[in-house]
Parts: sequence; structure tokens; C-alpha cells
Amino acid sequence: MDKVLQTKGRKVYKIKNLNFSIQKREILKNIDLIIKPNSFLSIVGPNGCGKSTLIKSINRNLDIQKGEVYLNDISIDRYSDRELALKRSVLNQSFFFPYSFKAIEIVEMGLYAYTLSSKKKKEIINYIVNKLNLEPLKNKDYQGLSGGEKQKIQFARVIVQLYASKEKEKFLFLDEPTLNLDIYYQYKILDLTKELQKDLEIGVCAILHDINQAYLYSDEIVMMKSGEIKYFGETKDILTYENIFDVFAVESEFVYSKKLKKEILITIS
Ligand SMILES: Nc1ncnc2c1ncn2[C@@H]1O[C@H](COP(=O)(O)OP(=O)(O)OP(=O)(O)O)[C@@H](O)[C@H]1O
Repeated sequence: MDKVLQTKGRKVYKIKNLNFSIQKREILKNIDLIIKPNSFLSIVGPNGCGKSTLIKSINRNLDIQKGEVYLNDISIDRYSDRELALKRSVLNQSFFFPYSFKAIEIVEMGLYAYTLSSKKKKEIINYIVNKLNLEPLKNKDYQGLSGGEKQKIQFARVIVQLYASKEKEKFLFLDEPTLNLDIYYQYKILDLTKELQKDLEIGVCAILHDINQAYLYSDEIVMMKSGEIKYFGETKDILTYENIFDVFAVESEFVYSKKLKKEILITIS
């Protein structure tokens, strides 16, 4: 059996030979992937290569046409919506709410699967309001928020969903979590994601376009191209000049910053 799929008995998300087509066009081809607890996995790849379709397919936002997706060795089709909501939380790319809600009410929607005392609910909401400085936004009408402000609120919603769960193995799927955010908040939400990954042993699977952020935060990288996984493995093995050029056709270099005391990855056309 392929090494990548040897998971029996481990609590993982397992994707086996997943294929997806739209009008006879293959969008995903033979995807095999393992998403582990307490690991930060980033999916990178050019526009239109199938990243969002992959995240939607493995989270029941799209029907699985061919292939299998298991969570803890049980097909995800066999979980009820509530059971799945306790085990994994998903930030999709677009959100449309046709009704008028306060921003904080959108965050509270992350707790819909739980029966919590009002004290506990308040404690969880306060946690995220403080972590993301949401106080000035919380009583505003969600529809009137800027793109970046909406992104913060949606991120807060998926985090409280996960934070409230008492499940042991939990997974967080983020489709471009830094979208529309200023640089300060891009790092703030990536730092919080990393903190939760370590503290709660969450398996993170994030689509990122910033290859340096993927380098700084990820334990593992999936590089996709034309609907396929081209490279998958530990960050240091996958983010090489050769692979980056192969997938994105850009030059790159690792540079050590004395001031930041860190190696960073820069890219240029
Ligand atoms: N509903 C749809 N109808 C037709 N084509 C679709 C549909 N959804 C996705 N596609 C196509 O599937 C391909 C993969 O789309 P997907 O959104 O998964 O790409 P992506 O890698 O997430 O791209 P990006 O980085 O631009 O967000 C694209 O070519 C897209 O046009």
C-alpha cells in the first residue's frame, strides 16, 4: 500500500483517489492526501489549479464524484452535520448572508452545534473578541463591514466553532484566511492558528498564496498544479527553488535576515 495512505488506527483525515470533474473537465485528478492532527499543512498552487475545489470536496460542500474521504477511518458521508461540526471547522472563500445581522451574531453562529450555558458562551465569544480586537466591530451591521473586517468576523466564527468542541482530534480548514487582511492581521490570524494547532493539537489545512507565509508557518506543504498534487511532504523538502519554479514559474531564494533572526523566502519573476 502507498505509504501516504497507511493510517489505520490513527485519527486523521484521509483522502483516497479523489477525482472531480465539471462538464467533462477534470478539476481534481487522483488526489491522495493525509491531514494529521497537530500539524499545519498548507496547500499552494497557481490560480485555478483546484485548491478550493479540494477543500470543498473533502468537507461535503461538493458531492464526492469519485474517490473516498475518511475521518478517523469512517467515511465522512456517515457523519451527521452536527457530528462533523464538532470535529472540523471550515472557512470558505465567499460568504453571503442575505439578512441583516450584527457582526457578533455571525461569530455566535459558530456555536450553533453546541448547547452551552450563557456564561460559557460569553467566555468563548470574549476569548475571540479579545484575541482579534473585535470590540469596535462587534455591534456593527455585518453587511456594512469592509472586506477585511468581514474576513476577521468569519475567521472568528470558525475558530469559536473549534474552540468550543471537546473532541480530541479536531481539524481546521482555511481557504485563503489572509484574504483582504492588512499585514498586521495576516500575521495575527496565522499566529493564532499556529497557537491553536499546538495548544489543542488541531490539524490545520490552509490554502495560502503567500509562499513565504507558507514557509514560515507550515509543517507540511502540498503543491498543486492542474488539478494534481505535484509535491507533498515536509516544508523543507517541498519548498525548494526547483519545485517553486516548476509550479509557479518564478525564481526564489532563501535569505537569512540578521534583524529578524530568521530565514525568509523571497520570490521574483
Ligand atoms: N461551478 C463551477 N463551474 C465551472 N467551473 C468551475 C466551477 N467551480 C470551479 N470551477 C473551475 O475549476 C477550476 C479550479 O477552481 P478552484 O476554485 O478550485 O481553483 P483554486 O486553485 O482554488 O484557484 P484560486 O487560487 O484562483 O482561488 C477553475 O478552473 C475553475 O474555473
